[in-house]
Amino acid sequence: MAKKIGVTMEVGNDGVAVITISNPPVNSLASPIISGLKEKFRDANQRIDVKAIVLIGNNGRFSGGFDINVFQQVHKTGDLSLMPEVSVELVCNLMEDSRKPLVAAVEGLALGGGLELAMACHARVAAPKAQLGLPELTLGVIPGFGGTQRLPRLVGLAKATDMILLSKSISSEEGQKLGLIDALVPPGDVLSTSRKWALDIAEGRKPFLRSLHRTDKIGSLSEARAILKTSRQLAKKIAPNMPQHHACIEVIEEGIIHGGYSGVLKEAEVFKQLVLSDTAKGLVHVFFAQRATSKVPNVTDVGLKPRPIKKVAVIGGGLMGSGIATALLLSNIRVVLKEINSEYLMKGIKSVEANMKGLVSRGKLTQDKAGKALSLFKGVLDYTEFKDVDMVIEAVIENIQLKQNIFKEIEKVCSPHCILASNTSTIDLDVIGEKTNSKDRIVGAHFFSPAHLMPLLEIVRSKNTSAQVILDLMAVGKAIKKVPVVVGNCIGFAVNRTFFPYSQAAHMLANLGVDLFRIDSVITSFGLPLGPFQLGDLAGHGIGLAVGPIYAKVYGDRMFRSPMTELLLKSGRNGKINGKGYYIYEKGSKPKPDPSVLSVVEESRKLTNIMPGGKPISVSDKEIVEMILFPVVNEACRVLDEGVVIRASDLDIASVLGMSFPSYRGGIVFWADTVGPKYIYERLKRLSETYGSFFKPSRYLEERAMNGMLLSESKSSRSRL
Ligand SMILES: CCCCC[C@H](O)CC(=O)SCCNC(=O)CCNC(=O)[C@H](O)C(C)(C)COP(=O)(O)OP(=O)(O)OC[C@H]1O[C@@H](n2cnc3c(N)ncnc32)[C@H](O)[C@@H]1OP(=O)(O)O
Repeated sequence: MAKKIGVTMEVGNDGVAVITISNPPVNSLASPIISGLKEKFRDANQRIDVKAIVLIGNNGRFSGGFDINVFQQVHKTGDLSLMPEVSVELVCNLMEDSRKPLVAAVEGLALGGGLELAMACHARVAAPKAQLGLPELTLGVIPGFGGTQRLPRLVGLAKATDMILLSKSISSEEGQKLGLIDALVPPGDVLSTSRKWALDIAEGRKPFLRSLHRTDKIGSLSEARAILKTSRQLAKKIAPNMPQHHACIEVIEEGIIHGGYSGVLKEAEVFKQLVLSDTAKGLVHVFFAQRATSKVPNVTDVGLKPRPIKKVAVIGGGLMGSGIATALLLSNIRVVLKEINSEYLMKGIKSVEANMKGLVSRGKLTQDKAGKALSLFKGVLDYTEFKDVDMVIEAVIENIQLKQNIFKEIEKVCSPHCILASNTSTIDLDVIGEKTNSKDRIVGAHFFSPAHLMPLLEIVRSKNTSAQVILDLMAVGKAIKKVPVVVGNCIGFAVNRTFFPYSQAAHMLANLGVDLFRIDSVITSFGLPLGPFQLGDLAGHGIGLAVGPIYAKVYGDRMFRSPMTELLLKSGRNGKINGKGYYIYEKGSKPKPDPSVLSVVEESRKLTNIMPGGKPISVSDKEIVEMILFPVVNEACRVLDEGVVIRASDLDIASVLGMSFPSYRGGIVFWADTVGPKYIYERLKRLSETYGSFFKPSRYLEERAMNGMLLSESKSSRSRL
């Protein structure tokens, strides 16, 4: 059925014109909506039977803001004229400066341009729990319908900068306390109260307030300057590589110094510059890429419905198992945690409790909710409780035989509808399920550590996994607030496989004589939160050593074998776990580079003996980035070539959410396309001539470079999905 898009106006006998935005599902402000709003406001302002106006969104949602698809069109074409003129013509002239009072009836959500329209009204009436915010900075732009000027005038400068810079939304309850919302009423009363409020303003019983003209919440110039100074420091800390935060503060400041209208004009000018920035292109891509992950051909489009998952058994109470259990409990799913003995079980239970405590102490969870979640939790030592679970998630160590035995056992004790999932990060699912007759319900549920905090859930589908099982796990993933990305079965799956060259390349560079702390610093300046050596320390070097041979078996032709990890472990350094790796870890202080690790590095260099002429190579920071990340792009190309992901953008999301690849660079494939496949191919070819097959360009990259195609262009040769 075609969606009904448009703006309607109905004038009641009371003389109130109700203007309704309809653009399902979130009433985004697409071009026909903007022109419809202009037309209806013009009409309402001219009609003599209209005394006052109410603006409302259809279907219980005010508006999710300006249509983000338009930004994508602008990015594709570079044509700024695709963006309509709104901030002065509609928002100031037709709405705020209208002689007829205008009330926003806010239900569900008012975000971005949606909240900006509401703030241009002369009062706001809201239903409880409506979501209010200006999240534009997450898209690489700033609010563009006057939000940078009106929010500070309604809630005060400190709160407004906090909300805008951190893209933090608030509830209508908080909005009422702050003065953003004038009345909070039950959902059924929002429209009637708004009508009455509008008439009260028209008839002088309530004040006729124009947000942009207000100054009562701004404070003195020196107070404002002090707040903006703090905001600049915050921006430097949270967004060192992005332009929109600092630009936004400049725009706010313009309005403080020269008045709101001047701020509105500057906002429009800066908006146009930012919308074409690489940051906006990357972030808008990530927005749509994330939503695309929920569309899985032959799974989400074949009329299946997810089955309810109420009780889950987790096998293994280590770091991963306890994190997974925590994530499930937090979403009110009953969890049975199974361990092999009471000592391990107690450890697992304590880890779950500690996870909850950590969330409470950081203010992310109330004590009450933590208690409720823990009441759904039970530790067990046998399979008795497994008979009525809807899903099992195995999270034991990466040992093929152990996993095979577990799956053989759970197949017997669980009901036939029960989903049998493994949290393996490397092992082939077909091998895990080899000894069972339940291959259609075996699936990978690969969480990232810490599982209760990291947002990605990699759902691994073998050639036998049923569509229903995939759909069920996707629904569980969403219920526990993860972003599920469905991928095909191979060693390392999509994320770990794509990123296995990340630490290998770093090891090669270090063995070629480049300072490892410099490598970490260059990579963090590029935007990853941890450099490869910091990441190794965090994961623990024992893991690297354990999974190395599994990767070597299948990807051995393109591996760099460095003795450094083994030497590191021999010298008693297992990373953060034991307080010592490349860095020193002391409670309460930031990790410090450990100069004494350099003797280990020297020993490794002697053994590999790859420094040309025995001398360290000289490389620029740009070359470091290329030598570390181009091999990652190269492996991403193989992942795309083999159809391990449904679409290139899935790998972008997986890299952003699983590896914290900077979202403002759009994810690994998007970034590579920005750099250019031909350039990457040529650089890798040159590097492989000098340093060997580790850098050898893949067939996919070569083809794309030769044919002038982007890596993300869909023309996958094979598919595992
Ligand atoms: C001259 C131009 C100036 C513009 C100035 C203005 O200040 C700029 C803006 O307003 S930018 C937009 C600001 N708004 C946002 O950033 C909100 C983005 N959306 C969300 O956060 C969420 O989608 C949500 C909270 C509104 C709803 O979340 P929910 O989980 O319920 O649903 P989904 O996220 O899956 O979204 C459902 C579908 O709706 C599409 N969508 C959502 N918001 C927009 C939007 N603003 N524009 C276009 N499309 C939007 C989303 O893509 C989903 O589409 P599918 O096709 O995947 O179903």
